[in-house]
Amino acid sequence: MSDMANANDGTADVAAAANANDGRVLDIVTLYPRDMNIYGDSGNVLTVRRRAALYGFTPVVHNYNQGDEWPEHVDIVLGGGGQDQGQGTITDDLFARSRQIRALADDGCPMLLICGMYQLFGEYFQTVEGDRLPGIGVLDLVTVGQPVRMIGNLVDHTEEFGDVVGYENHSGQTFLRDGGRTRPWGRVDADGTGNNGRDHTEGARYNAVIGTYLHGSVLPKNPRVADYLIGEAARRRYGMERLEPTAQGADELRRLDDLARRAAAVAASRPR
Ligand SMILES: NC(=O)CC[C@H](N)C(=O)O
Repeated sequence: MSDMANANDGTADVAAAANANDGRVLDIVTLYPRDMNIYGDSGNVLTVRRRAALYGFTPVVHNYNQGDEWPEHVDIVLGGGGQDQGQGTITDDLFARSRQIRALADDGCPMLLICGMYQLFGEYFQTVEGDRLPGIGVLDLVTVGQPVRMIGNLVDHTEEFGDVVGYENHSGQTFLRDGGRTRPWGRVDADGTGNNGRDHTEGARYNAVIGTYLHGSVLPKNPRVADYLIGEAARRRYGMERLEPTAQGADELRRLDDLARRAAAVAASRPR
């Protein structure tokens, strides 16, 4: 029974990690999990935590909700999607944290923001009812709700990671500002809508920040994106140039990568 528990929660890997990597801590902040976590986005947190342990780190997850204390160290920021209402609930607190978050983004802290949180990392999200929720301006983009929701599995062709597979479900159309420091993360084919259903872009990139509409959850199906976040965190905090699995971690990573490949292939074969 304890073996089972260990296999599931990563504890065994943390213990093994002590040999390979001194169990160096990675502090992972998950933004507003109470109000911003739909379509399985919490799977991103589990994936980063698990893979960080398999690479020999001691991952510490900080669930940050409104009014909580901001953690002393921040190595990775993860944020999920939410209903318009959930987004409305957290905007004041997010705004109060905006200077800290912008400073982290400028400093190269890796972040992954999905859908509703992606929108709020832009300049604003105007809901379909016309209410304008202010964003924190990490990304140079604006989002405007429209009556027809954009829903379905989606393949995002990115230059950095190849094809990234996920699931989109949003009313907001996102437009990147011309000439800003933010660039699209990838491109979608004609059968996927991505940022806005018009210009075939999907998501946004600035420094080590990735914003995307892909739920699913996206990281279990696309582990190289998880490894990118962990790798950037390890570089920024510890000056490490590359990730090295623990002795036990290597086999488990291979098994997880194989599962991910198969899950991504199934999702990609069922576009809408
Ligand atoms: N899935 C989401 O996070 C939805 C975000 C936002 N409420 C929209 O519909 O555009």
